[in-house]
Amino acid sequence: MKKAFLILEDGTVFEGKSIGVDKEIISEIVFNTSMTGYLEVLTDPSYAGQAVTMTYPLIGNYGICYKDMESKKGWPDGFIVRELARVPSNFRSEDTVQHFLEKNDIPGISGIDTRALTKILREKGTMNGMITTNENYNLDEIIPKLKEYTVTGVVKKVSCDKIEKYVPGDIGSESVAADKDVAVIDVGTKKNIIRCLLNRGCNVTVYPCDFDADEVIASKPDGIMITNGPGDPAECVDIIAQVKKLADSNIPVFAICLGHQLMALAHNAKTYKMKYGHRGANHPVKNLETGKVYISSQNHGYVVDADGIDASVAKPWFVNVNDGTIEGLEYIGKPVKTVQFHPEANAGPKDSEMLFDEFMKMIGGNK
Ligand SMILES: NC(=O)CC[C@H](N)C(=O)O
Repeated sequence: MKKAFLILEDGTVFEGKSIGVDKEIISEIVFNTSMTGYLEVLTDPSYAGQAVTMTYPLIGNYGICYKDMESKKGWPDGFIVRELARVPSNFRSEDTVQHFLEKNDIPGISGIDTRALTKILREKGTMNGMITTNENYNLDEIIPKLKEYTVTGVVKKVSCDKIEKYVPGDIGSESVAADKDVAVIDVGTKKNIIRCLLNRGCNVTVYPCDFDADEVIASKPDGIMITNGPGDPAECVDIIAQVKKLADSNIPVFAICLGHQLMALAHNAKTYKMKYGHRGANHPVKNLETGKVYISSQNHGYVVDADGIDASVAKPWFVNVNDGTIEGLEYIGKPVKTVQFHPEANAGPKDSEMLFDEFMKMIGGNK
């Protein structure tokens, strides 16, 4: 296998082997601590504009099961692993990670100490980096390029380009009778958000990120769901203006991750970039009403600033038990609830999937 190099903005260089396609990329380097679920990570649109390091040392051992994809393709700019299993062993497996990366035009590097890399990212914070197979790389040229690189325009890249409709039974959901209509605002949705709604008897209409709120409201959905998605939430100025209209429509809204951040920004709160984010399948979040702690799946680099939330507008619903950051908000006087973590899991624990049931109760109340 060809040599590959991961070069970080601070000048650190890791030497490993090239995996996936042989292509040079510059990207934001982030890490995910999940022990399983690499295909869900690779197909989560929220990773667009980032290269993901898996801290679990063996990746690819149970192969690729296409049904487990969370969207139509792989999104990260690059994939960084300690060891890539050459021969998957799993009765469901249809492919290898190497072939998946090739098919999705994703370059990567294996054979590096991903735990050492993670320690650097935890100490210094998320950094930009380059993956290259060029052995004659020149740090003096590369480091300034890495420093000036920023991720923009990624929501548009991952969102659907026209309205899509789903009914129960679609995308592997249960064929239950549908008695509700939910509008999903796709700012980078994972399939399981749609599936969780279908399983609960919702017909789902998915709108692209350049949706018109008046059109969504005029279609009289019972509820509105705003999804996860990539990039800096504060960049989505046009979407935030539309989200404000949805929030004021009196139609129940439930929002996840990027959706949660956009809703907060629509109410004059602020978001900021965390030092190294939360990406993994074991983040504890506490419901402030019940005191109950749930283990959640997470993937975010930005967070809503707790200090900027006006108590007359919203109150904290969940907090992160590790660092105290806001993990959910309930809006005052509006049927709007939002969470920073992923109740749809995939990959990760399903402990908080009952939040979709709570959303169904909010919708029922609207009828
Ligand atoms: N999964 C998400 O929706 C991520 C939201 C946002 N892009 C962040 O990194 O914070």
